[in-house]
Amino acid sequence: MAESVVLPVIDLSSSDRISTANSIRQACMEYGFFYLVNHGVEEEVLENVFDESRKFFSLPLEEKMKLGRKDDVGFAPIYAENLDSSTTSKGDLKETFHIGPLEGEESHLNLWPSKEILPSWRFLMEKYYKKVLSTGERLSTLIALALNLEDDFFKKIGALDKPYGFLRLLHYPGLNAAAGEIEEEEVVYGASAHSDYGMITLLATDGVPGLQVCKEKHKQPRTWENVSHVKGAFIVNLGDMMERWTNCLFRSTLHRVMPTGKERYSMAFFLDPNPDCMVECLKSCCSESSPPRFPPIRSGDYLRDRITAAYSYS
Ligand SMILES: O=C(O)CCC(=O)C(=O)O
Ligand SMILES: [Fe+2]
Repeated sequence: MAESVVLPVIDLSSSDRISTANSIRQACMEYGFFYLVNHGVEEEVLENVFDESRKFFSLPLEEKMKLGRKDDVGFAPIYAENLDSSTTSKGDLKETFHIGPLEGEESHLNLWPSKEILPSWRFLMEKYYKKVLSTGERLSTLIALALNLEDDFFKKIGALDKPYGFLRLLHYPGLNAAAGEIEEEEVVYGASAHSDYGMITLLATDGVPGLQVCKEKHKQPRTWENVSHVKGAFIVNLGDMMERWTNCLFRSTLHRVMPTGKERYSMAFFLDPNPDCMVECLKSCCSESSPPRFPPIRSGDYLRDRITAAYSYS
């Protein structure tokens, strides 16, 4: 049985920004994960969005496939993605729906269920998207302070000047839904082991367990710890581009979702750097004795490679 990890709690509403930034620095160095409370997204909004998400995933598969994944947005059925492309598993036991940027040239790519079927869906998703984006932007200023940078650093370097976020609704159907399809000795993951690709992820969960973290990703065998749900809190984790910026000072922690047999819903918001932003080691995070561990990359190219790998494993 996996133990539970006790993650730090960060209060986004605290007026003491320096002390909050210090707590974030500690959390990002030690865990790469923390709970975010008083984040400005009302519980009622979260509940409504979970309700709408449930409604969408309970539509017949043919209906959902009308909005099948294209240009990184829309619906992907179970087994479409394998987050751990090093495994030979037939894919993750989850279905997802992605909503991309609401503004700018990519906004028209978004796919929406018809108003006749789900009348409030688009309105509520857009409302939630805007709120969680604003929370992520506020958090990014504290993360900059936590790195001893000016609070608008990520805006200034072109990472967050034009918001580039993806809202991903997730549904883990529960084992019964897939019973009969799964061979007896097959290992099935809800979401197989991975680290996120971007900058910051803000995750809302529904209280059904399953999420686990592995703090030492380079150590074998891997030790997994359960992450508990905290009502009303976001679970925040850092992605690989943050790890690259900070030369591994801040962790992009490996995580996965194990099936418990129970149906589970979650919503991840990935705040990524703008595609044209070059992600390279921050000056304060390298020295002669600690040179950059990663070459500079263009955010859009890096994201493209990672997404392609996760959807083309089979
Ligand atoms: O559903 C969860 O709790 C985690 C999902 C996740 O890690 C992801 O979508 O990247
Ligand atoms: Fe993830």
